Amino acid sequence: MAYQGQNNFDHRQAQKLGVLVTNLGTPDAPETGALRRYLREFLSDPRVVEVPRLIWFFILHMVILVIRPPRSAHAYKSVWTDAGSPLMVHTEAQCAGIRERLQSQFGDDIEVRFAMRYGNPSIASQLQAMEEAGVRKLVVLPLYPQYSASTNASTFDAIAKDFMQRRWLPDLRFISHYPDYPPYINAMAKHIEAFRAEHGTADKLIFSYHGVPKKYLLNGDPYFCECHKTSRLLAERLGLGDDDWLTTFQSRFGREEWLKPYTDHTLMALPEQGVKSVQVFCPGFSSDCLETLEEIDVENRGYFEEAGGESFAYIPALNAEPDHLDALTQLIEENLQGWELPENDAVGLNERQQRASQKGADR
Ligand SMILES: C=CC1=C(C)c2cc3[nH]c(cc4nc(cc5[nH]c(cc1n2)c(C)c5CCC(=O)O)C(CCC(=O)O)=C4C)c(C)c3C=C
Ligand SMILES: [Fe+2]
Ligand SMILES: [Fe+2]
Repeated sequence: MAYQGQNNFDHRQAQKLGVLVTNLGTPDAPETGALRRYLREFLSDPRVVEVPRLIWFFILHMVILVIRPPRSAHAYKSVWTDAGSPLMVHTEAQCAGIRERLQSQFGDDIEVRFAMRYGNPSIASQLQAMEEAGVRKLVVLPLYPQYSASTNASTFDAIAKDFMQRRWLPDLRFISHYPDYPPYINAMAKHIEAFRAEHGTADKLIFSYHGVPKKYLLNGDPYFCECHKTSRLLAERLGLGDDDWLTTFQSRFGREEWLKPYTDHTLMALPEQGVKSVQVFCPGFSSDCLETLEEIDVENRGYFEEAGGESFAYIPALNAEPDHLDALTQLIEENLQGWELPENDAVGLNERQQRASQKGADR
């Protein structure tokens, strides 16, 4: 019996695996209007700003969205490239690198896309594209290694909100964090070692993470502890002594207390303590963005030098470095395990991977 218009999913179409890599998002242009749209969406998220909604609505619309967009647009202009916002450019390159690696194993049986939590391309638009491509099993990887409700849980919220509109949900695996994943720690260590082999070392290596309000920690958010865990593993892997490194928190917003020690205050105080040269690396930022390129490499460099610091070096984020992409691909592959290939292909994932590595060995 034929049913008219039941749904438009073609059951004969290959049922694919899907990978959605996400990041925070960035304005569409370094202009006041684009900043206002971006900040309105971002700062309206109750996972980001945990202030009672009615009070926050008035503060956001009457103060923040009046004062901040022109100021932020000015800062974004200083890092914007011909290809666009650094965060967008790096996320696109990361996605392309991960896609290439996964398709070398799974061919067209896997669909790899990226989406932004705020702004474009939106999570909803990319989930729609996944459904249309026939994705029935989906891995989501937010590019925030350390779990925070303000980022990772907020990404899950956006997926869940989209799924509420859909009838036929794919199987879902959500990689909620990877602060101690050995290939990630190794990729960072090799990257820092390569930088230090070229530029030498400094009196202190500072691991600076984006902050969150201190009350989020007190209410149970594991972010602070996960940042410290990443730093400790990285320092151990680099063979650093206790006095060689520090963990700090940057990017404060508003007047309440945020996680300490603050990166800016630390850099202002270090020269007086005899620390004249520093290198700053930001393990929580998968990509360079406004917060690393402008806030660290320009603003915080200034604080250190004004306080008497002699040498300041920012060590770039991992971005689309091969070791980083290998680590992220491995993390995704581990989360694809056990998911058999589509019904119309009797070959399982493990067998497919063995065949692919055999092909590599034959080359
Ligand atoms: C208001 C509170 C904010 C919280 C909490 C917060 C958490 C948080 N953010 C990141 C990563 C990034 N944040 C970026 C920019 C940015 N962050 C906030 C505010 C909070 N972030 C603002 C207002 C902005 C916009 C810039 C500005 O106007 O100052 C970025 C860079 C985006 C880009 O386009 O380059 C990243 C990345 C994490 C990881 C995090 C919690 C752990
Ligand atoms: Fe932020
Ligand atoms: Fe900032």
